Amino acid sequence: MEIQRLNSDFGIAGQLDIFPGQGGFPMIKISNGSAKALISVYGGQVLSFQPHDQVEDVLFLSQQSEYVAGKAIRGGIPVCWPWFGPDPKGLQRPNHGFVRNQFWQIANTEAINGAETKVSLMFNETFKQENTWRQPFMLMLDITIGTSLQLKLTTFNTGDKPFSITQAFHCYFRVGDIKRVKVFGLEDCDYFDKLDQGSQKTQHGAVTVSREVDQIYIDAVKKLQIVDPVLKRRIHISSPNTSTAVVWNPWSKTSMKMPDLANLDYQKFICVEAGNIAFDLIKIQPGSQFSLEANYSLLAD
Ligand SMILES: O=P(O)(O)OC[C@H]1O[C@H](O)[C@H](O)[C@@H](O)[C@@H]1O
Repeated sequence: MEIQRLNSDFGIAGQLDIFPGQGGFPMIKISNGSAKALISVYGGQVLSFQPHDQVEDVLFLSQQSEYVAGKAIRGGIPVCWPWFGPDPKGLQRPNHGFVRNQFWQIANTEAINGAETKVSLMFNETFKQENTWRQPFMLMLDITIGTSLQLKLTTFNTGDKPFSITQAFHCYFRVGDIKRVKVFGLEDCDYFDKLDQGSQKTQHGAVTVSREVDQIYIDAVKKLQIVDPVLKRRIHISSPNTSTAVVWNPWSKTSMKMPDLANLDYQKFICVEAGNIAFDLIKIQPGSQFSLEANYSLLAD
């Protein structure tokens, strides 16, 4: 059985176990001296991350998520690649690219010490479909679970022509009450308001959410902070190779149209997505690589 083989190749006694999760998808369960976590091999998606000193998960995962091949799992940290948002060529390809809707492969697992576990997932160029993506590539996603969560997504151009990508870690952060959350680090940044025909505006003060928001911040600083007075914690996000970040919450009306989200779920999460988005296009030359990195850590208030 596939799961047994994966466990004998990649399981780590007392720290990492692979099991059939919802929809039969292989899931990686980690528990080490610092935290516990759940990673779906489908989508290369971290679904849960909870340091031992936290009462609540850092991430939000919808109870109504579908676990069906071809659909994205709603919550955790979907990987948007090789484009963020709608198909840039208008060819009806999936929103946010195609790797969040496909199975990845486990490339390696490693107990760094009793307090950190590293999982490397791979998505390679054997995935080629007419009208989807014709450029040879390889993706490696390194996930390190410790007192903080570290992600590193490396794109290798294995072909003989350059290609360009946009990408993001589409994090759904669990919050106590969306109305009381503040996001710091985007003050005075310009943003494109996707709900106002993409018009360019300037952020005054911290970002707060009291209606649907879908904003692409440009020239964003590489350190953001989500302050949550209800869960009494701050989530620090640092991402060195990005200059864009998206803040999204669907609020009530849009949530109601989303079958994989309960009507009131919008109150429990905020998406703050570090990445290379919109005009922050990354061109990768043949034989070259580019890494998107992010680190998520917590401070109690
Ligand atoms: O429903 P999805 O394809 O997962 O997209 C969910 C959301 O992702 C991002 O935050 C985009 O900026 C939004 O425009 C989009 O609605």
